Amino acid sequence: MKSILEHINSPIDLKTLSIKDLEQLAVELREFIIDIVSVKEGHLGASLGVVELTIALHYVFNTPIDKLIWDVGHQAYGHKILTSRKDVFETNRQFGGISGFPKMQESEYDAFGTGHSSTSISALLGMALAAQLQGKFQRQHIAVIGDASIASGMAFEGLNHAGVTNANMLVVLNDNAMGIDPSVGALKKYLTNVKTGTAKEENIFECLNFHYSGPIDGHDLPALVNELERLKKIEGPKLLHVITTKGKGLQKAEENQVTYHAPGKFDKQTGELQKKGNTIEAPKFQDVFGKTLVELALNNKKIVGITPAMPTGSSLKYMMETIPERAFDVGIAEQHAVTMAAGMVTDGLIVFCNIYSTFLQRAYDQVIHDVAIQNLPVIFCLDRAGLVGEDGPTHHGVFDISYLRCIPNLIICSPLNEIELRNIMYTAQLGLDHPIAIRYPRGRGQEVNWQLPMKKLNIGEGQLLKEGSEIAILSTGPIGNMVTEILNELDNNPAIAHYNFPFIKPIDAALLEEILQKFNHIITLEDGSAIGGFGSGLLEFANNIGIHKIIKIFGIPDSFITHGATQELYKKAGIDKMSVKQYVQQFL
Ligand SMILES: Cc1ncc(C[n+]2csc(CCOP(=O)(O)OP(=O)(O)O)c2C)c(N)n1
Ligand SMILES: CC(=O)[C@@H](O)[C@H](O)COP(=O)(O)O
Ligand SMILES: [Mg+2]
Repeated sequence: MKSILEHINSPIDLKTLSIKDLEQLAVELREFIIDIVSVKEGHLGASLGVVELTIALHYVFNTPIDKLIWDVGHQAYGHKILTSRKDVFETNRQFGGISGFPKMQESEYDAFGTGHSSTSISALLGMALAAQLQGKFQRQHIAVIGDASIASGMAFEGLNHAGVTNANMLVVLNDNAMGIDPSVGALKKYLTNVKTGTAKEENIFECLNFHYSGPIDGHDLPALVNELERLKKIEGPKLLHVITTKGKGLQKAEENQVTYHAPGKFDKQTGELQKKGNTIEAPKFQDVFGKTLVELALNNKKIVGITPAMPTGSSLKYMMETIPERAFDVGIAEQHAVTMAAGMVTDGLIVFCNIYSTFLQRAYDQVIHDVAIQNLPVIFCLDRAGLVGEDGPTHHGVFDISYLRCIPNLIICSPLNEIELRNIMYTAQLGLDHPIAIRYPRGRGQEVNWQLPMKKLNIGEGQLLKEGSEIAILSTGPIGNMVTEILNELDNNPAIAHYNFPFIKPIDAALLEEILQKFNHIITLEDGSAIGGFGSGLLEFANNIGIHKIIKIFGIPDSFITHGATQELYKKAGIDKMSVKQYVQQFL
C-alpha cells in the first residue's frame, strides 16, 4: 500500500484526502511515532491517544491561521509531524533538535508554548479576545486539554471567564481518565458519570455557559470530523468532550498507561521495555525520598505526604501503597497542595509536600503567604531541582534557590547525596521551628549504601570535605560530587580545599567568614541560577562583613537552558567538570 504520511509536508496536504485516506494516515502516524520514540525516547502514550484528533483538527481547521494550542504539549508529537517537522522528528528532545513541547520559536503552527499544564484555556481566550478586538472575526481558536489538566485551578479560571464572553473558542477535552497516574478528584468522577450516562441532568460545562458537545469517541475519525465541522459554525465558547485511550495502538502502552507515559527505549513491535544491564545502580533520589518517607511515617502517625499529580514521578506512590490514608494525590493543583499542607500543619501534622522544583513556581504566593509569613513548618521536598535534561527550559528546576532564598523564615537545604537527603528528612520530621525546602535532582545519586541509620543534622552547618591552602571551592548539593572528581583528577592537590554547604539558608556564617579570611581564590558551584543563588548569597555575605575578594560563581547563566542530555546542558551552562577544572588549574 502506498504511504500517505510520506506525502504530507504540512496540513494543507491533508485537505484533499478522503476520510478513508485519513484513517490510513492515522495508522501510519502512529507507527511513525512508535518507531522514533522507541529508540529516541520521550512521551508516548499521550501522543498515541490523540492521533485521530490531531488529524481531524488539522483537516477541519485552517492552521496556522486558526490557532491551535496543546495543553502541556506532551501529546503534540503527531501535530509536530504533520506540521513540517516529520524529517526532524528523530531529533525530538535532543540537544540541538526540536523541542518535546510546542514552541512558538520553532514553528508557526505552535500557536503557544506549553510544558506546564492547564495554561491553554487562558491563552486561547486571550487570542480569541484579541481577534475580536482587532476585527479578525473569521479566525478559529482551539485548545486541546486533558482530563487531569482541566481539573487544575488555572483551567477553571479560564473557563469561568470565557463563559461570560462571546469569544470564538473551542476547548477539546481529551478525556482518557489518566494524568501521568490515574486522574483523581470529583471532576474525574463527574466525567466518568457523563461517560456511563449516569450524570445528573445538568452539565457542568453548560452551567459555565459553554456550548457542550459529546462525549464522542476520539478514535472515530469520521465522527470527529463531522463534529468539528459542526462546531466550527457555532459562535461563542464551546467544549467538545472526546473519549480516548492513552497509548492507543500499542497494546503494552494501553495496558500499562503509567509506565508508557514516557517509557524510555522499547521494542517497537512488542512494546517490551528495553532491559537494563546487570550493573548495580545507585537508587534514584526520588526513590530514596519515597522509601525514607514510608520508613519515617511508619514510626510516626503524624506524618503525611502530599503530591500534586506526581505519585510515580515523586515516588510518593510507595506511601500511597503502604499508608494510603496519610498520602494524598491532590491532582494538578500545586497551589492547593501548598496551602493544604499549611492547613494540616496548623493542626500538628508533620507534612512532607513533594513538588517538582519547576512546578512549585506556580505556588509561589502560597509558599510566602500561607506558609512562610505564618512560619508553618511545612517540609517541602523539591524533586527535579537543577537541570532535568530532555524536557528542557519549561522543566528545569534552576530557579528555586533564587526564588526561595529571599523568603524570610524558610530553610533551604540541598543535600550532597542520598544519605544527606535521608538525614535532612529525618531531622525535619523531628520538628523544626521553620518551614524547609529540601531540593534534590532528577535521576540517580552516587551512594549505594543509602540505607544507613539516619542521623540528626545541625541546621545551617557546612562541612570541610577536603583541606587546602590556596583555593576554596564551595559547593551546594550533589554537584559537589563533581568537585570530588575534579580533585581526584588533580591528585588531591594540597592547594585546593572543598567545602560542602547543604544549607543555603541559614548559611554557615562562621565557616564562610573563616573561608573568606583564609583563601585568596574562592569559587562557588551550584546547579541553579547564578542570579540570586548560593554564590550570590556569598557575595552578599562578604560585602556585609566588609571582605572584598574575587569570588567566581559557577551557576546557571541568565538565559533559558535548552533541552538535551544533562551533561550537554552542563557544558552549555558552563558548569561542567571541564570548565570548573580549567578555571581552577590556572591558579595551580
Ligand atoms: C503545572 C504542572 N504540574 C504537573 C505537570 C506534570 N504533568 C505532565 S503531563 C501530566 C498529566 C496530564 O494529564 P492530562 O492532562 O489528562 O493529559 P494526558 O497525559 O492524559 O493526555 C502531569 C501531571 C505539568 N506538566 N504541569
Ligand atoms: C510532560 C510532563 O510534565 C511530565 O511528563 C514530565 O516530563 C515528567 O518528568 P520526569 O520524567 O522527570 O518525571
Ligand atoms: Mg488524561
